[in-house]
Amino acid sequence: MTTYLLTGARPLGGDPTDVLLADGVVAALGAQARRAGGDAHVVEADGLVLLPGLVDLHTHLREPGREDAETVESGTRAAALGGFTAVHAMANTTPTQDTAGVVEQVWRLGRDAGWCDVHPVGAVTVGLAGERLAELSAMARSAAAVRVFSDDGRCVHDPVVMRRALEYVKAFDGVVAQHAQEPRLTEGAQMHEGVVSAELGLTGWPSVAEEAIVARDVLLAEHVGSRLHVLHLSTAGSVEIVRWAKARGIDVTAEVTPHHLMLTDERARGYDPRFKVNPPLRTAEDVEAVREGLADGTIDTVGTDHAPHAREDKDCEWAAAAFGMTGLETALSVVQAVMVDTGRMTWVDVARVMSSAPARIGRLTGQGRPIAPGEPANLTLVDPAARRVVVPEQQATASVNSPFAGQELPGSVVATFLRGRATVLDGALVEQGARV
Ligand SMILES: NC(=O)N[C@@H](CC(=O)O)C(=O)O
Ligand SMILES: [Zn+2]
Ligand SMILES: [Zn+2]
Repeated sequence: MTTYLLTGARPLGGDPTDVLLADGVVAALGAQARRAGGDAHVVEADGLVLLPGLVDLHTHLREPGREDAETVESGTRAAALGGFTAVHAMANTTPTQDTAGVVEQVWRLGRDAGWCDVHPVGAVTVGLAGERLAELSAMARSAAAVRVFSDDGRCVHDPVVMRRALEYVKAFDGVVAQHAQEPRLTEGAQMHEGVVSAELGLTGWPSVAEEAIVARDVLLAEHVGSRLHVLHLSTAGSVEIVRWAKARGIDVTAEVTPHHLMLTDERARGYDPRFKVNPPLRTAEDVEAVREGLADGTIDTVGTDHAPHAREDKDCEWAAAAFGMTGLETALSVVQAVMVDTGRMTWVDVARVMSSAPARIGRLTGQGRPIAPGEPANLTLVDPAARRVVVPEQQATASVNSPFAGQELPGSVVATFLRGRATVLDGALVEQGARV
C-alpha cells in the first residue's frame, strides 16, 4: 500500500504541518512525519485544509431500481470527488431497502465499488407504505449493520407507527430519521406556500406541514426515550422547535441541506424544475434561520439529500417534474461559500457538521475521527482558494439536475483518502486498477 506524505497541510484549518499516511492510518504528524516519510508519495498541500473524510447521512444512490438516474458505482464516485469517505444510502429504492437481503445487496455493491463506505439506510415500514414496521432488527443484525432507519421521500405519518419505530430501534441503538411532511397539508403541493407561490399560481406547501411533524416527533422521542433525527429541516419554525427540544434534553438531532442553506423560493420564478425539491426552497428569512441554527449547533449536520433524477423526470414542465437535486459534488463548496467565507463557521465547525456529527449519529466507528496518529486515514484535502463553475455534465453523478449549474463556487476537493488509500488525487478519481 502506498504511503503518502502530505506536506504543509492545515489540519482543520490550523497551522501547517506534514501528515504521513501509512498502513491505513495517520502514522505521524510534523517533523516525525517528514523523518519517517522518506519514500512516501509526496502530496504538496501548502495552504490546503485537511478535514476528516466527509460523512453523508442522506444520499440517494437509486440502485436497485433506477440505475438510469444513478448507480452505487456512479454515486460513490461522485461522493469521493465531493470529499466523502462514507455515505448513507436512502431506502427509497425499487425494491425498497426494507429487508436484510436488500440492504446487504447495496452494502456489497458499495464495498465492491470501493470509492467510499456505503451504509444502507433501512426502511421504517414495509415498502415505505407507512403501515407495518419493516424487519428493523434483521437489518440491524445483517452484514450491513443498519443503524439509521428512514422512509425518506415519505413521512412516517401514523403516530402509532412512529412511536413503535422509535421504541424498537432502541434495542440496537438505532435512530429514526424522519422526513417531516404532514401529507394532508401538502396534497398537490408544488413549492413553498407564500408570496411567490401566490404570484406563480402554484399550489403551496406551508411551513406548518413540516413544523407540525417536527413538534410531534420530538415529543414522541421524549415520551419513549429514543433518538430522533430530523432530515432536511427547512423552516425557521422547525429550527425553533429543535432548539426548544434540545434545551429540554430531548435526544434529537437535525440536518440541513446545502440547497436550503443557499437558495430561496425566488428560484421558482423561472419554472425551472431543477429548483423543485422536497421540502421546497423557502424564504430568505428561513434561509437565515437555518444558517443561524447550523452555526449555533441547533442543527447538527449538513446532509446532501443528493437526489439524482433521469432527464425525462426533470426535463418537463414544473408540475410534472420529480422533486430533488444532486449535491454530493457541490456540498462542501456551498458550505464554504455560505458559512466559512462569511465568517459564520470555522473549518473545525465544518468537520463537525459534515463528518464527526453524522458519523456519531450513524454510529460509525472509524469515520469522523480526529486527525491524530493511530486514527484511520479517512481524510479529505481541500483547496479553499480555488474557484470553479459547476458543469453537471462533467460531474461523476449520472444525473445533471444540479441547482448550481453554471454558478461559480469556492473551494475544491484535491484529494480524498479512504483508510489510507487515495480515491481522489489532484482532483481526479484514482481508478481501481491504478490503486496500490
Ligand atoms: N428530496 C427530494 O426532493 N427528493 C428525494 C426524496 C426526499 O428526500 O424526500 C428523492 O428521493 O428524490
Ligand atoms: Zn426527504
Ligand atoms: Zn432524501
